[in-house]
Amino acid sequence: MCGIVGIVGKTPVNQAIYDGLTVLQHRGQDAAGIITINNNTFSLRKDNGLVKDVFHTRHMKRLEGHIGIGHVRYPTAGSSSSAEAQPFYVNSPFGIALAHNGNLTNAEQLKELLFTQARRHVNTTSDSEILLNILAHELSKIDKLRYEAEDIFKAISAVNGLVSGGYASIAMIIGHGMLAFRDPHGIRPLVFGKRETERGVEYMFASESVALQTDGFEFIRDVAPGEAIYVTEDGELFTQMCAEKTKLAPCIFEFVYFARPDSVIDKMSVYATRVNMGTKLGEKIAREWGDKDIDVVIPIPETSCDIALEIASVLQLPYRQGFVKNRYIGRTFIMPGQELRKKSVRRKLNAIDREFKGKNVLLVDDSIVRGTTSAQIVEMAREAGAKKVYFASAAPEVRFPNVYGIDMPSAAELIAHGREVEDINAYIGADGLIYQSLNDLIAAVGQENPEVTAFETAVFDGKYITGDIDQTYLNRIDAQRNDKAKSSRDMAMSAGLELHNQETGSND
Ligand SMILES: O=P(O)(O)OC[C@H]1O[C@H](OP(=O)(O)OP(=O)(O)O)[C@H](O)[C@@H]1O
Ligand SMILES: NC(=O)CC[C@H](N)C(=O)O
Ligand SMILES: [Mg+2]
Repeated sequence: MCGIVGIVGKTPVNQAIYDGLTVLQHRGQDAAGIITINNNTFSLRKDNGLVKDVFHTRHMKRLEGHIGIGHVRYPTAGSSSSAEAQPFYVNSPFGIALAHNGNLTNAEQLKELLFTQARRHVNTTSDSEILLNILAHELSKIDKLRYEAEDIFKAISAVNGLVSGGYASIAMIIGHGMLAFRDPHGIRPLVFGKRETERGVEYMFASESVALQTDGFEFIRDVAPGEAIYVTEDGELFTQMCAEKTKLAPCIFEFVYFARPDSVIDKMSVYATRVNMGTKLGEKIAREWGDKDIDVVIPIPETSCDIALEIASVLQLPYRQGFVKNRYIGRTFIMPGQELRKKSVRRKLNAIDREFKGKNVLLVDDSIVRGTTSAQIVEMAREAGAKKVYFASAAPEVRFPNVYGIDMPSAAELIAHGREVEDINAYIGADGLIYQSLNDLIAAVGQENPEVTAFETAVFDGKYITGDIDQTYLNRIDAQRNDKAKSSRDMAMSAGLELHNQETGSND
């Protein structure tokens, strides 16, 4: 679930892109990158690490120009090598750079097409580099020295016809401008806004509205599914639908976990949807667990806090922050490798005994995916003296892999795969476990915008909205991307040659 930003400004954009990326850091902690255009030349800095570690003063100084894009990465394809950090760049036609959030489901076929029809080489295992080359190939069919907006939209329409999966993307073409496009289901979020300055209007695209706010841009609207928006270097804006069939079906997991609560996606406040999840789950607990003598509701920080507070209010029970979160440890779910994720839970969360001693506690989390957090948290609650430990999940059982930009490629790694609630309860060692139903989750999110009639919910019900996913495909990505396969590939990639971004200069 990467984060992307792009700005067509009237003054240098490096700092605003950096600031935008820092508020999207929760979407990707593995790598970060910024590319700008100045005097028809790209400047690129990208590497593994958090935004604050990747960009030093010497890099920021070199990221000159009034137009640029940025990316924070959470790998869902390829490897974790710094060579797969984004944005990516190709030199023809004109020079194009691209940042992508999502995951393509037909990357292998596209790579083959690039080789057989376009003679294009893709140097990494990243699906985003493939997306960039598909775009470049379609643009290269336009035999002009300067593209008009309609030429660019024609190329995007062709890209939408070829590519399948989830993609929210921002690209720049040297000598032209910036284009942003979203897949025909709008699986991944993308918004845009503007800022009036003395020198004229500046435009910004971002994964989440919170990045616009931070940079002082006024929210205009979400990019529509299948729509492309083109802003010239001079700040002229063009929009067009570039897909024949579109149907908004945003990823429901953005609301459960990924997005920041202060963002608004497709006119739905993420915060409000989480409060609604708490109401629905609180009502279910009241209905089904009337016999359970719960003393206190405790969230598992950070994402579940808004949900747990609402559950406590529905149940008329005290809400206590019984776990302290180490603010210097990031999100554990998006860390690479199960060993690191497992170790990080205890480094990240610690119990305050006083809130647990002799009490029957209801622990609330937004979701249980691999069970890494829940199993250890139940243990910690018991160590802290809890009498009984009940557990509630604001999302239903996660039983199926995700193929659109969440790194859950292997069903076997999901704790609810092939297990019923009692088995999961036994695995995490709780005295009782309750899940939100899928209908309630959909209602909780959907009630914030009745115009949205569908969500991408495959991790819960196995229904893949792009229609191209079968068991053979799932078996293949499982073999390629389960934790073991990923770590051996990462080892192999780290030994390879990286074709970007040579380090020079001092250490300031
Ligand atoms: O069952 P699991 O595989 O452990 O995954 C689910 C957990 O991971 C996430 O927390 P995370 O620590 O990533 O981030 P947060 O601080 O935003 O809650 C999520 O909020 C759950 O707590
Ligand atoms: N989480 C994402 O959006 C990942 C983008 C892309 N598939 C990558 O792995 O780099
Ligand atoms: Mg969490």
